Amino acid sequence: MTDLQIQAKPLAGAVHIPPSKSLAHRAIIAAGLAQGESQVLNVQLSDDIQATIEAMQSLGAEIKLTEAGDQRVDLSIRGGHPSKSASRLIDANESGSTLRFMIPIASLFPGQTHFVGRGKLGSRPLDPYEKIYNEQGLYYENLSDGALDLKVEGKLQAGAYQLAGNISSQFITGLLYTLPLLEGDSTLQITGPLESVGYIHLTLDILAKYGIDIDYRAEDQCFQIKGKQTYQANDYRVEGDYSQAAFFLCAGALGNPVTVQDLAPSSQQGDKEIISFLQALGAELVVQDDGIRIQAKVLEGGCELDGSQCPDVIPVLALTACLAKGETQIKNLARLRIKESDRLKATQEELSKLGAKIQVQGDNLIIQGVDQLKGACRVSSHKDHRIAMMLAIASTVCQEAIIIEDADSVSKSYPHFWEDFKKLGGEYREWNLG
Ligand SMILES: O=C(O)C1=C[C@@H](OP(=O)(O)O)[C@@H](O)[C@H](O)C1
Ligand SMILES: C=C(OP(=O)(O)O)C(=O)O
Repeated sequence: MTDLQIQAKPLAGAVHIPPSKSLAHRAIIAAGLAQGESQVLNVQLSDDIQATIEAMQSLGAEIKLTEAGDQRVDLSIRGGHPSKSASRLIDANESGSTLRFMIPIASLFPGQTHFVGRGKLGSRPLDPYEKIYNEQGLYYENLSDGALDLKVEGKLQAGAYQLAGNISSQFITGLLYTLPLLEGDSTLQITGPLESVGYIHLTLDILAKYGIDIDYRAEDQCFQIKGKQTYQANDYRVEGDYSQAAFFLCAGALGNPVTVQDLAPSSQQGDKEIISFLQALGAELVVQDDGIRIQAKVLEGGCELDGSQCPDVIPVLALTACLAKGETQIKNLARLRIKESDRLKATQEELSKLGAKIQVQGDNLIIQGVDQLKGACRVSSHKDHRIAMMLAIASTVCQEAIIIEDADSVSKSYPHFWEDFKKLGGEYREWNLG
C-alpha cells in the first residue's frame, strides 16, 4: 500500500469523469447472460469492474477487450453459454456489487460456486441471502473469517420473495437479475423504507435495455416478475459516473474552479443528487458548453440533508459542509457503516484530525462550519477509495500538506484518480518513512 504526501493547493481545470461503475457492472452482467454478441462501450477497468468481468467469464461468457483511449476499454461480450465447469471460483475482490449481484445469478448454473474476496468484503452483510438459501434448503456455507469465503449451490425457486429495503439495494438487484430466468413467476416485496432507490432504477433501466421486463409498483414497493424470460444482446455505452463527479463538484463548491465533463444531464444515477445537496449548502451550478461546474461565493450551510438514498457521496459532502458557515446535519446514514470501511467513523475521525468540527450522533453527522482546515498531519483512508478521494479534495482547503495513508485504495473504483488530480494541478509524492 502507498502513502502519499499531498501539498495544500487549489485545483483548476477540466476533468473527464470516468464511466459509471454501477452501470458498467449491470451492463456486463446482462450482456453476459444474453444469447449473441453485445458491445459494452466506454468501460473503466477498476478493480471492481475487473472482478465482475472475471465472474461472468467463469460462468461461460466470452469477453474481449479493446483499448478505447483515455483509459477506457470497449467490451465485446458473447453470453448465454453454459458454464464449462462443474464448479467455479469467483473472486469478488472487495466489490460488494459483484458479490451480491452474482450470488443468486450463480444459482442458475449447475454445481458449486465458491466466492472469495478481501478487505472488509467478508464482513459486509449477506444475511438476506443466507435466509433465502436456508428457507429453500439450498447449500450455503459461509466460512468468512475476515476474508470472504462462501460456498453456494442449488437453484433458487420461483415464488414470493421478501427483502428488507434498508440493508443494501444490491440484494434487490441480484434477485431482479435472477428471478426472470426461472421457470415460474415471482414477486419481490420490499419491507420497510427502500434506501439507495436510485440504484434500483438503474437496474430496471438496464434490464429493460437487455429485454427483461419487470413491473414495479412504487406505492406498495412490490416487483412482479414473469418467469421464462431471456436476456437479449444489446449494444450499450456507459455514461459518466456521478459518484466520482461528486468529488470534483464538491471541490468546486470549496473554491476550486473545476469543470466536470462527460456527465449525462438526464442521468438516472441517484448520486446526481450531489448537485441539489450542494445547492442546499448555498453553491450554484454552472452549465457550460464543455461540462458542468459548481461554484460558491459563500457556503451558508445551516441545513438538514437526508443521505439515505446516496451513501457514496456522503464523505465528500460532509467535507464540504465542514467549510460551510452554519450547522449542517446529514441524516439517515446507517448504511455508511457497512461499506469498504465504517464511513461514518472514518469521515468523522479523519476530518477531525484536519481541524473540522464534525460529530457522529446516532446515524447522523452533525457539522459546525470552520473557515479552513489545518492539515499538517497523517490521515488514513481506512483502505477505502471514497475516503482517500475525499481526503485528496480536503487537501485543497488545508493550510499545510497532509499525508494520506493507503492512497492507492482508489483503484477499487477510480484507478486513474491521482493522475486526474495531478492534471488539475494537484501535487503529491510518495511518502516513505524508511
Ligand atoms: O447497486 C449499486 O451499484 C450500488 C449500490 C449502493 O449500495 P447499497 O445499496 O448497499 O447502499 C452503493 O453504495 C454502491 O456503491 C453501488
Ligand atoms: C460501496 C461501494 O461499492 P460496493 O458496495 O460495490 O463494494 C462503493 O463503490 O463505494
